[in-house]
Order: sequence, then structure tokens, then C-alpha cells
Amino acid sequence: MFDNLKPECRAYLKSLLLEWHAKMKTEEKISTNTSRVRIVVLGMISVGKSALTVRYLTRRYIGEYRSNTDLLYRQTVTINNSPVEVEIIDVSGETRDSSFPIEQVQWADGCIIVYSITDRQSFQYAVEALENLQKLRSVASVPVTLLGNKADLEHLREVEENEGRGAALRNSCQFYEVSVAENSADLYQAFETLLNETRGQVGSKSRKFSVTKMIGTLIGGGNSKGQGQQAGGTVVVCHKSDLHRNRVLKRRQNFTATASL
Ligand SMILES: Nc1nc2c(ncn2[C@@H]2O[C@H](COP(=O)(O)OP(=O)(O)OP(=O)(O)O)[C@@H](O)[C@H]2O)c(=O)[nH]1
Repeated sequence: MFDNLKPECRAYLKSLLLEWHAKMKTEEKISTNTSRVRIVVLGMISVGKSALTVRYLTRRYIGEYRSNTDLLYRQTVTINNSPVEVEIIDVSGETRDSSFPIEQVQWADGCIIVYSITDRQSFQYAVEALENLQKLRSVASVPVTLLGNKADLEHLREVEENEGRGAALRNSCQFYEVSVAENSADLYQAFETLLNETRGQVGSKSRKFSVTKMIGTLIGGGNSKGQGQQAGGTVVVCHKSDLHRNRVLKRRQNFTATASL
């Protein structure tokens, strides 16, 4: 078929094909060796969602972290000796236009609900979020973890540990009390347990396309404005409309999966 081409053109085509083949092989290797999970971190304003996410990904504590927009963090972490590409949406408490961020939750594979043990209102918000999730779980199973943060502020405690534990029990989810400021070991345990549980579920679903790549395309990927590196990972501003498109596609994906059963 290429017989009529000049030798130099043939050589050029061959080099292009070889390059393409090598690229495909690398991508195939990445996609088979690394699983991807998407986590949403929810909670009322100032309960420590950003501090928690940044602490887990970088092992650092950033005391003053003001952000009035949702942020999407993306980083590869190692769980049980295997790489997992984690995407975490830190839902800003400030810009939320409704009490429950449904788009973000439907986008996610797993959910962390945070409250502050020093703020009863934040606990009430967390309980309502758990109940909302429970309703959604009858449609799609999403692993959930409830986290009571700021355990170092014992003298300001408004929510007892057994109240948090009870709410978690009633809603069949994991529960931890942690202090992001004091670097509780339980904080890492909470993430890793959730990631393991979530990874198990994601692995059993068949994904026909990469949501990660889709988000990257929608928000400009690695070169987007407002993006910064975080200890080997990335963080980007995340607009709800980007997630909405994902949600629609995810629903279609679920529909295809159900239809093919
Ligand atoms: N004492 C103490 N303070 C904490 C802890 N975690 C977070 N904080 C503080 O709580 C404040 C709010 O933390 P953020 O991480 O910005 O809270 P957020 O939930 O992301 O807030 P929004 O993005 O505005 O919804 C900051 O001043 C943090 O330093 C903790 O474990 N202990």
C-alpha cells in the first residue's frame, strides 16, 4: 500500500507509527497498573475540609487556607503497595448555592463528610448530608466516611464522640475523630480505608472512558490557568458545570452497564 511512496516518506511514516505504538503501549500500561478513584469531601464552612485534604496529600498542615471555590486535587498515591490515582474534590462551604452538593456527590466514587467537634451546627449539617447520601445509596452504592475534626480543641467540644459514632452506625459508614492540626494517624487510616473500599467498587465497574481525562479536557488539563503543583500532584479550580457534564456522562455509562446485564 505504501509501495508508491518515496523511501524517505516511508521511513518517516514508519518512525511515526513506531512512536505511536510506543505511546499506546505506555498508556495501556498506565491504565492497567493504576486504578482511579474519585472522592468528594463535604461539610460546612470552616470544618477543615481543605486542611484535611492537603494534610492527606502532602503530610503538611496549612493553618489558613481560604478558598471560595471548589478545588480538584489529583495525585497518585500508594495503597497496599499498588498505585492509585486519586481525585479529590474539596467542596467549598462558601460558594455552595444549595444545602447539598448533588453534582459533586454524583461525580464521586466515595465520600468523606467532615464536621467540627466544636460546632454543633456542622454536625447537624453532616447528619443531614449522611441522610441524603443514604437515599442516593439506594440507587448507587457509594462508600462514606464520617469525620469529626478538631479533636485537639477538647475544651471547646460541642459534639460528643458517641454522637458521631451513633450517626455513622445508623447510616452504615466508617467513623473517625481526628485532628488535622495534630496530624492524627487516624486521618490517614480514614482515607486509606475509604480508598480501599472505593477502589474495590470502582474495579468491579467497567469504565468505558477516562473521567480524569475528560475533566482535564474540560478544565484545561495540566496547562490550565490557576493550576499549581502540590507535592507531585495537581490542584485545579473546579467548576460545577464541568461536573455536571461528567454526571450526565456517568449516568449514561451506568445506563449502558445496566442495559448490558
Ligand atoms: N484547632 C484546629 N484547627 C483546625 C483543624 N483543622 C482545620 N483547622 C482550622 O480551621 C479553619 C478552617 O479550615 P479549612 O480547611 O479552611 O476549612 P474548610 O472546611 O475547607 O472551609 P471552607 O473551604 O471555607 O468551606 C482554619 O483556620 C484551619 O486552620 C484542626 O484539626 N484543629
